Amino acid sequence: MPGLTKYPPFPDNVPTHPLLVVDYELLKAGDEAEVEKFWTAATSLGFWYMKNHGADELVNGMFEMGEETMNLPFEEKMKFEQGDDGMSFGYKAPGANATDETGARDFVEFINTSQDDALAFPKPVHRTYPSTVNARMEHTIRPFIQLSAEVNTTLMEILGKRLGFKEGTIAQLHRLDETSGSETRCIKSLPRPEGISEEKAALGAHTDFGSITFLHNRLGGLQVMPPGSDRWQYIKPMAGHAVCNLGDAMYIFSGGILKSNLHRVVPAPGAQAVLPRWSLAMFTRPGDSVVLRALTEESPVVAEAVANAPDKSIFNSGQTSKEWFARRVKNQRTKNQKGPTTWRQSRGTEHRRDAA
Ligand SMILES: O=C(O)CCC(=O)C(=O)O
Ligand SMILES: [Fe+2]
Repeated sequence: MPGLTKYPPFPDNVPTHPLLVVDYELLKAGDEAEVEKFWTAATSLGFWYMKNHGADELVNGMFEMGEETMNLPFEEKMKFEQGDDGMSFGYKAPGANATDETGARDFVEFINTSQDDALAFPKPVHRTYPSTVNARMEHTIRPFIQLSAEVNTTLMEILGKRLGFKEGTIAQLHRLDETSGSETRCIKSLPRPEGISEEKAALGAHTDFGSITFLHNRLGGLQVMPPGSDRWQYIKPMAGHAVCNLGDAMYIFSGGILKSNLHRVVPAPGAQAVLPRWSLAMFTRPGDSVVLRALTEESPVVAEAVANAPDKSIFNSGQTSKEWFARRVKNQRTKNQKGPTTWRQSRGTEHRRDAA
């Protein structure tokens, strides 16, 4: 499937949310109108399409790695399962995560590779991986992570500049030489199992845990709930366009000026529903030691936003990036569910009034 070039069309009779399209080449060249459009996207929904990012070939290789990995025998994959202690690197079996407070299980599987492990390969920093990952680590995964990290940091620095931060402020929080939760994830979601409703989430409603996500998908299924709406709307996949979105760390650093919106994944709609759905994300997250708090001393604009915020508690989380991330991952695991309290402990900023 990842190798296919033709897919059944995305249906035109489902609710779809349009996104602004930003051109990465124009952004890098400092084109003012493009930067303005990007700022609008980042401060409204926090999602945008991005073209001219240069990652397409590596993305295809990553999907091949994902397919090779998912085709391994289940017992082999389980040797590399991420476990229940709050680490998200490695394989995640279908059903290993809860999707809501009732403990309903997800039905996607993923293979996550840590940025640190890919950069230091063959020396493990966090863990080891299946043979299919190791085989492509140097030719596919490491270059994909390096390119994605550069794209993500470039995008965040542009936003940091608009917020009034000194150059390098955001990049410093995401250094490649500090260990972090940054990782790439290839997700496989089988066609909707018999008896499961179309509305049932394959991946539950969430805001992203880290700073920024560079996402590539072929089939529909990703949905957002735009601010002020109570309806889920699809994001239509567009060939050659990544879907990018901001996570909670950028929301917190910016005092809520930059948005991390609620989203989820449901089975692909319409004629696409019969195919397995693949997606690939690169999650850039702050360095492990970075405290998640609004950068009020670095920017008067951020200071003012926090001063005017009705609920300031989220802007001083009291947690490092490592603690925040481990808490969310651990409390989402099916094995750790002890009712709604565990689920609540897995949450980031989903409860925010403007998140949904
Ligand atoms: O598969 C997708 O389209 C999105 C996945 C996602 O939201 C995530 O892994 O955080
Ligand atoms: Fe997400």
